[in-house]
Order: sequence, then structure tokens, then C-alpha cells
Amino acid sequence: MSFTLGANQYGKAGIRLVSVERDGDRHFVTDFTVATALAGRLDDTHYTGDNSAVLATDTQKNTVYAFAREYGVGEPEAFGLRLARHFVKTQEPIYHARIRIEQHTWERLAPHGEPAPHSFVRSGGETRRAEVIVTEEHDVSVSSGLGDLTVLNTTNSEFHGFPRDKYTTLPETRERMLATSVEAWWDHSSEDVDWGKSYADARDALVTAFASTYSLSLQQTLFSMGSHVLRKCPSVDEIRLSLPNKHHNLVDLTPFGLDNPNQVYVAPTEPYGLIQGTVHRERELPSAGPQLW
Ligand SMILES: O=c1[nH]c(=O)c2[nH]c(=O)[nH]c2[nH]1
Repeated sequence: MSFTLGANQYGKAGIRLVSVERDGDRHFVTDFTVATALAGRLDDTHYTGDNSAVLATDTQKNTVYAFAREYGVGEPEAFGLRLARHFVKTQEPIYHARIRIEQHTWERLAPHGEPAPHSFVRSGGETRRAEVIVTEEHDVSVSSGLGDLTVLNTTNSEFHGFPRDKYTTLPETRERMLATSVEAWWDHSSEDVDWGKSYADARDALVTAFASTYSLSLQQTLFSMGSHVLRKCPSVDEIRLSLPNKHHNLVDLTPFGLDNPNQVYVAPTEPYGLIQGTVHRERELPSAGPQLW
């Protein structure tokens, strides 16, 4: 019996890069987790262990740190583009480089309302994300995203009109909490983008849509969030959203002789609904960026 090597890639994951820019006493922190993934003419290492085409993952990791010093880190999309281009340009066997970056936020502390020059607090669990792919034919794809953006509406959410079969017990509701932890990826149609502004606009569109949509289903909220991003960000072609329904259920307090006028909730973590969807402009090509499922 003989077997053939299929699709493969390799790289270094979990490259923790923290960079401090110093403007006199005032410091600026950028905190990335970077993952590299290279693909190319790599049959030999798999079939025979001939490593002559294998740029060591250790070298890939070193390149990330060296580039941070040589060029600065800047926006994750731009840093990823520089790295991906470097690997494809300098390594003849490598025809596809993918760089994924997750950015962790440090917020400046402000004791007594005074912004501290060099003291920070890690804010929430939310992360900004970017993925860049460069091929040897110089095809470039840039996607931006975010994860763990946890949001909650304490009202303006209903869920009713769904089919009832013999297994249905869920009551219809005209008043519920709606909470989710947003994971989203959106693709850019161009590289000529102010990445920082585009990210801020997209995030703002997501939270604005979540807060302002009177929701009859999380699916409806998903479409509204995606549409807001496409409306606000001209360079974005498609957005993919993954929205776990973080259920908040009213607790029945009648056994204790108490009413519960939408005040006391239980928030079970599992099981949870998982609502996922894509929103895109009219177009023919399917998406190229990171998939959510
Ligand atoms: O917004 C919702 N969408 C669903 O598909 C669903 N299913 C469910 O049990 N609760 C909800 N809520």
C-alpha cells in the first residue's frame, strides 16, 4: 500500500511578543501572540527527512522578534504583511505564508484621574486579530477580526414564533436578556487601508449594531452587526460572525413566595446556542480568509 502526502503547513505558534515604545517618560505597549504557517515544496522532509527546504520554526520565531526591533510592530495587519512577504521572498521553496496575530490590550492606568506614563492594566479578555496570506504569485489576502468581545443587552430581545414539536419545552418570550461573546473575521478588498481606523470603525459598528438592534433572534442581530460593518467600512467585502448565545434565564422564585419582575437571572455556561453566519456584498468569489466553521 502506498500513501501520498496531502495539504500541509508548518510554523511556530504562540510567539509572545511584547514591545515597548518609549517617548521620554511616556511608554506605549504592544502585545501580540503571533503564529506563522508556511507551505511549499516540502515533500522531501515528509517522505525522507531531507530538511534542505525547511526554514526552522525557531528561525521563523526569531524573525518575528528581529522584525519588531528593525521595523517596529505597528498595526498587526502591516506587521503580518511584512513577515509573510519576507518568508515567501527569501525562501525559494516556500510559496504560501500565513501570519496570524492576536493583540492583547493594555490600557493605561490613571490613578487619581492622571494618565500614568508607564503603568497599564490588561483590559478584559477581548482581543484584536489579523490574518495575512501572501503567495509566491504575490497574491495577498488580509483579514481582520476580534474575539471574546462579550456584550449584553438587559432588554429589547424577544424570541417567539419558532416551531413546536413534541420535544419543544422552551417558552415563547417577549422579554429576555441577550448576551454573546463575539468572534468575527472580516476580509479586505484592498491593502491600501488605514488598519487602525478600519479596525476601530468595524468594532464600533459591531457594538453599535448590537446595542441598537431590537432583537427578535440572535440570528437577526448577527445580520444587523455584519451589515453595519459593511456599511461603515468600505474596504470590507465580507464578515463572518460566530455568536454563542450566552443564555440568561429568569430564576423561578415562586417556591420562596417571591416574584421575579425580570431581576434575578441564572447564567448557565453550557449548553449554549451557537449562531454563526456570513454577511457579504454582492460578489462572485467565495471568501478566502479564516473560516469560523
Ligand atoms: O435567538 C435565538 N435563536 C435561536 O435559534 C434560539 N434557539 C433557542 O433555544 N433560543 C434561541 N434564541
